[in-house]
Amino acid sequence: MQLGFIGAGNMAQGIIDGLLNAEALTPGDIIIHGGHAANYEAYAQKTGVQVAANNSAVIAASDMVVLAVKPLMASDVIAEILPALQAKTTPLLSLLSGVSLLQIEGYLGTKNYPLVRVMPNLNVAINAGMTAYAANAAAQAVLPAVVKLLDALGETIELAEQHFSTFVALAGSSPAFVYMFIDALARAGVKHGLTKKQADKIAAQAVLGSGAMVLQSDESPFDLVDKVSSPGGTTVAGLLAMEAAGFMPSVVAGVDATIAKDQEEQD
Ligand SMILES: NC(=O)C1=CN([C@@H]2O[C@H](COP(=O)(O)OP(=O)(O)OC[C@H]3O[C@@H](n4cnc5c(N)ncnc54)[C@H](O)[C@@H]3O)[C@@H](O)[C@H]2O)C=CC1
Ligand SMILES: O=C(O)[C@@H]1CCC=N1
Repeated sequence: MQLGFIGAGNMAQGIIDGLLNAEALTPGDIIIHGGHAANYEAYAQKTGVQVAANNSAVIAASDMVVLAVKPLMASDVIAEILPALQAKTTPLLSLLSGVSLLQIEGYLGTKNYPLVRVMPNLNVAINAGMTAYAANAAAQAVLPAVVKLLDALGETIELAEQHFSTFVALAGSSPAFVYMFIDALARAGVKHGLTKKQADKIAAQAVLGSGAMVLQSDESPFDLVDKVSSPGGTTVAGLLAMEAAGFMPSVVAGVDATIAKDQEEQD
C-alpha cells in the first residue's frame, strides 16, 4: 500500500515515524511533498521515504493520501490537487483541525469522494497516540484499512464530528499542556536544587506512571488523588496550594479556549 502525504511538517513526520516504528509500512511505501523542500529533505534522507515533485504527483503515486497542511491552506491546496483526485479517487485522510467533512466535500464539489477526518496527537510518533476518526459514507469501504493503519499508532476511537473540537482539546492539543505541566514540575525541582535533566526525567516518569495507573485502575482519578494524599501529609498541602493558585480553573479555561479556537476555524 502506497501512502502519500501532502504537507510534511510535524504531524506528517510524527505519523510516518509511528508507522515505520510499528513496521506497518516500509519507507518505500511512503511518498511526501511539502511547501518547503529544505524542511523535509533531510527527514526523507534520514528515513528513506520518497519525495514527490509536487502534490499531484503524491496523489498519482498513492493508494491513500494524508492531507497534513495547516487548516487555513485547505481550500487552496484542495483546489490545486482536485484534477489529480478526480482522475483517481484516492481516499483522502484529513488532519485539518477545525475543518469538517462537509467543508471538504464542499471544496471537492461532491459527497461521493471517500474522506476520513483524522485527529491524531504528536505521541503517534512513539506509537502512544490517541487518535479520533470520522468517515463519510463514501469512505466506508476503505475504513478498515484506514483504521488498521491508525491502530498501529496507538489508541484509536471513532467519534461523531460534533465532538471533534472537544477531542482536539483533550487529546490533539493536550500533549502541549502536559509537556508544559512536566516542565513546570521539573522547573520547580530545579528551583529546589535538582539539575534540569534529573528533574525532567523524574517529572516525566511520574506523569507516565500516573496516566498508566488511571488507565489500568478501576478507580477514578479523583479516588486516586485521595489514595496519594495521606492525612496531614505533603500531598494535600501541595494540592490545596495548587488549587488556591487556580489549577483546575486554569486547565478548564485552557480547554474552553482550545475548543473556541477550533470552532472559530470552522466558521
Ligand atoms: N502538530 C500537531 O500536534 C497536530 C496537528 N494536526 C493538524 O495537522 C496539520 C499539520 O500540522 P503541523 O504538521 O503541526 O504543521 P506544520 O506547519 O509543521 O506542517 C505543515 C506542512 O505543510 C507544508 N505546506 C505548506 N504549504 C504547502 C502546500 N502548498 N502544499 C503542500 N504542503 C504545504 C509545510 O511546508 C509543512 O511541511 C494541521 O492541519 C493541524 O491542524 C492535528 C493534530 C495534532
Ligand atoms: O495547534 C493546532 O492547531 C494543532 C491541532 C491539534 C494540535 N495541533
